[in-house]
This record gives sequence, structure tokens and C-alpha cells, in this order.
Amino acid sequence: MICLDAAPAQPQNAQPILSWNNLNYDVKVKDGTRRILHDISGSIYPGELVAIMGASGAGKTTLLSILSGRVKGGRLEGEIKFQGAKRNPHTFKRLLAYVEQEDLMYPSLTVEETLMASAQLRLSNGKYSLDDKKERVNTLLRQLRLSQVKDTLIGDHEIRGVSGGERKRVSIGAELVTDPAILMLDEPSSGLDSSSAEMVVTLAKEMSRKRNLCTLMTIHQPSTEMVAQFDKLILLAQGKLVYMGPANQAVRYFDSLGYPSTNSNPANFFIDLMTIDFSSTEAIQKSEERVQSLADSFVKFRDGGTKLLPESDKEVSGDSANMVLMEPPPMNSWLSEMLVLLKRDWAITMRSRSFVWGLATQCLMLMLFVGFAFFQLKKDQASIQNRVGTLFFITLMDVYPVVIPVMVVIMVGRDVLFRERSSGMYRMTTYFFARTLSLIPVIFVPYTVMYTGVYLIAHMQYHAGKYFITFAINIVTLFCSIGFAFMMSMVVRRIDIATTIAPVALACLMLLAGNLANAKTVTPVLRWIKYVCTIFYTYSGLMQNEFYGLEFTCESSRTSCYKNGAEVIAAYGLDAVPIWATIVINLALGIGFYIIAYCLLRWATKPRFLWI
Ligand SMILES: Nc1ncnc2c1ncn2[C@@H]1O[C@H](COP(=O)(O)OP(=O)(O)OP(=O)(O)O)[C@@H](O)[C@H]1O
Repeated sequence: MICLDAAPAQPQNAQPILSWNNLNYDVKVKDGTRRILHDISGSIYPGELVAIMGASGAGKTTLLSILSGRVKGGRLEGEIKFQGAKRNPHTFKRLLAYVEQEDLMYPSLTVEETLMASAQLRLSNGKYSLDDKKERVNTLLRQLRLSQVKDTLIGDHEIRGVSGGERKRVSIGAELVTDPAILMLDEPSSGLDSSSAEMVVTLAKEMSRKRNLCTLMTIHQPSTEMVAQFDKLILLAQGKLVYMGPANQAVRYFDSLGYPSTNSNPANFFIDLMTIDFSSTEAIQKSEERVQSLADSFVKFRDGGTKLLPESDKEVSGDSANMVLMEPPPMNSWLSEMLVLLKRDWAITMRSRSFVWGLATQCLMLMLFVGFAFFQLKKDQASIQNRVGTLFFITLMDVYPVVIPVMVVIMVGRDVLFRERSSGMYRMTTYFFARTLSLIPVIFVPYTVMYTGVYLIAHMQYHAGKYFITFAINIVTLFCSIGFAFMMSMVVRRIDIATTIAPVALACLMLLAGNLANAKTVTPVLRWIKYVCTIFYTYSGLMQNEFYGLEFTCESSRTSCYKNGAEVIAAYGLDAVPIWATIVINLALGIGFYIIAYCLLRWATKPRFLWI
């Protein structure tokens, strides 16, 4: 004998993995508050495959969000227990595998790389060797029928990759690579053809059985075959519970209430029963009354303690010895986590061909263009303007062509970052280190070639010390530019807005950098800006490094001449900060940008979920 709330094949004394009581959820709307969920109670057990079904707007996603601890805003009442006790947010988050409706993964990684990165980040090094992790990924690839496509890219609208169904299975695999206690899937069949959707449900069932895992999914309108796979159904109508119990008893239950099945697909029959008919005022009233009566009947039915027998006495085949993990796995060391992320980020960066080749081509072209525009500078008065032009141009090249593409690269992966952060996959410091380290060679190598080329072709002062100082100033500026790009990527959420704002902000800084406006005569209201302006310090450092020590000739036709470089630096007002200080301050500004980006990311990913 099995009561309605328990799994059809659970032993009677089994403890629910998750139970919830009297959940009420209200949100603010224009004219007051609206109750989205009304007094919902229930429980789910290890090894069960449970579907939350209902018409559009019934509250399926809201219920799943509440149970997963991801609901934001509004007012939540009731009680949720995980393995019989109040949930600990940290532990629960790491024992829950949540697959969102959208498959947020890096499109340029292969299926195997995606699963392997997840395994390396989530599985404890103390418990699993690298070979164990590979074995686990191979098993998952087999179980999820992904072995054939393991070397195919995930892909997106630009890169041809795996099919929609395969992508969904990779999303599930990336979550199942650990031993979660509960798997939650939000509309896993959306956007899939019927056979892919069926396959996802079949696999979810297999996984639940094999791992004694409780799987809870929202699903809109499953096929008859899919309904047959579910152990338990939670049927919602207008935020009210109209049925929760064995899937194979639902039709009989509604029949007993006087609603015999009218459709060969039980899901269609349930949806028809639960949907509000908006075709006329009478139809609305009639269908609302029906939904209310179904909800009332279910309350009576459950309060009456009526029990349902499953049609078959199939036993859950999960190994009862395969107990659900009570504690989340410990996190791996900072270094190991960083190295895994670095390997992954390096692959992503190197596969962003337009970024890598774009930077390389741009640097080569600029080197030739700037070098030959200011070819073999002499020591006459005209060369002063040309040197100033070369150095200001190089300063700008250190910033503009770096900030914008780096910002785009970071923002493209931001949704994945947020998803991985919300499941506590890694620390944020490892993310920043790995992402920056993966970008550095791709930026620094072509830029170093560019500086050196311009230095030689334009014939700046040939002096080893001066060359290395130029090199140091430029490298630190590039570091600042990457930091600035990180900061902008965290401030603005949309790429199009970020790529509009960043050039404007940089143009304002450029104005105050000491070339377009004299550094000493800028209005005091704006003069302070140069002290937080990377462009100013870079330009000032490069100018001093090149001009100090130069003597200029003066043509007899001229009435006034600069005799030496020191006079030029003084005239431009760039002698206030010594060269070494320009490097140190830029380094500090770069670190500051990173700290701001880090704080913004922490703030953006800080859970603001309602927790009971
Ligand atoms: N924060 C909110 N503010 C206002 N209304 C909300 C909020 N969250 C949910 N709702 C409303 O609650 C109802 C249930 O939403 P929910 O997304 O849970 O439905 P659903 O059953 O998942 O629908 P669908 O199948 O269309 O995704 C909808 O009418 C929705 O507009």
C-alpha cells in the first residue's frame, strides 16, 4: 500500500529527499499583490522521476525556482526541508544539479572538453584521480549517448555544433558529473523535436534509477510515451495543486472526480482540464470554477488520507546502497582550480580566431603604417612634432584596440560565468587569474612586435635602457587596458551598450592625457581626472623616456626653437610625474580596475534569492 504523496515504489519508511509544506508565493503587481502559488505541499524521494505539469502560466517554473532556492523577489511563505532538515544554502547549492532552460555553455569547446572541465572543477582531487575523472566522463558520454559527438563543438548560431537535443544532454551531463542528490530541469524539452525530447526524459529516468537520484522537471506538454516514464506528477492550475501522486494513477483519479479521459495522450487531457478557456466570459467563469473545484477536491482527497495503489508494482531499480551524498565534495586547491580554468580559457581564446588574428593583423599593419609615416626621425624641429605624434598614437593603440575586443570576449562568456558561479563551481579569483593569463600572450606578443618595429623603423633613441623602459610602460598599459575591459564588462550587461560607452569614456580620458590639452592648463574642475588616467601616465612616461637626452638642431629661418627634449617636456607640462612613477601608478590603476571588476562581479552574482 503506497500513499499518494510517496513514490509509487518507495518503501513506506523512506525519507523524502525534499519536502515542502504550505508554500505561498506572492508578487507585487500594479494594483497590489498577486498570489502565484497557493498552499502547495509535497515531497519527492530518491530514485524518482517527477514532472511538474500545467498550462502556460500555471506556476511550474516558479515552483521549481522556489524548490531549487533560486526565486528572486516577492514574498515566500512555507517550509522546505532537505533530507528532513532545514536547507543549508551552501550545502544544498552544491548537492543540487540545476539545468536551466537555456543551454549556457562555451560554444567553442567540444562536448568532451565541456564535461571534462566540469568534472575537473567539481570533483575532489583527493577522491578522484585524473584517470578516474576521465573514466567518469566517458561513462557519462556513453550513458547520455554522446560518444559519437564527443569531439564536436557545442556550437551556437554562428558556429555549427551539436544538435539541440545533444546540447541539452551535454548540459545535463555537465551537472551530473558529480553525485548530486537532486537533478532539476527547467523545460528540458523546449525547442526539441519529439524524439529528442523523449530521449532526454528516457535518459533522465535511467539516471534517476542508476544513481538513486531524484529528478524533478517542468514540462509543458509531454507525449504519451514521456508521461509513461514519470513516476510522479505534480499538476498545477493557476498556481494551485490539482494532483500530486503516481503518474499512472492520475487518469483514474480524475475519472473518480467525474472527469473521464477524453484524449489518448494523458498530458493533453490534463492540460485541457487545467487550462482556462478565454473564448468568452462564460467560458472563463466555467473553467475557473472547474480549476477551483479540482484544487478543492485534491485538498479533500489528501486530507481524507485516501491512498492510491500504483497500477503495477514495479520497484525502483536504484541501488538502495547507493546513498545520496549528505555533504558536498570539498573544493579543490586554488592552483588546481586555476590551472583547469586556464586550460579551458586558453582553448576558448585560441579558438576565437577573429580576436587572435584581428589583433595580430592590426598590430602588424599599425607597425608598418606608423613606422613608415614617421620613418627614421631626425633631430630637427619638425622631428619634435613627429615624435610627439608617434608616442601619442602608440599610447592610444595600447588602449582602444585592446579594450573593445577584450570586453567583447569577456562579455560573450558572462552568462556561462554567472551560471557556473551560481552553482559554486569555482572561486572568482581563479576566474580572473585564468581569464587574464589566457589573454596575455595573445595581446602581448603582437604588441611587443609592434612597439619594437615602430621603435626601430621610426628610429627612436637607440639605447637599450630606453627600449626596455618603453617596453615596460607599454606592457603595464596593456595590463591596465585588460583590467579596464574587465571592469566595463562587469558594469554594463549588454555588449552593444558597453561597446558604445567604452569608446566615449576613453575619448574623454584621451582629451586630458596631455597631448590634446596642455596638462597644466586644463580647468581645475577636470584637472584631477588625469591622475586616474592611464593614458596620461603612459603618454607622459613615453614622452619623457624618448625626449630626455635629445638635442635638437635649429634652422636659421626659425625665430624660436626647442634646444633639447627637456624643453619639449616642460612645454607640454609632462614633467610632473617621473618615469618610474608613471609605471608604478599605471600598475596600481590596473590592479584597481581588477579590484573594482572583482567587487562588481561579487555583487552581480551575490544570491538575492528568497530562502526558507
Ligand atoms: N516576479 C513576478 N512578477 C509578476 N508576475 C510573475 C512573477 N513571477 C511569475 N509571475 C507570473 O506567475 C505566473 C506563473 O509563472 P511561471 O513562469 O511559473 O509559469 P509557467 O507555468 O512556468 O509558465 P510557462 O509554461 O509559460 O513557462 C505567470 O502568470 C507569470 O506571469
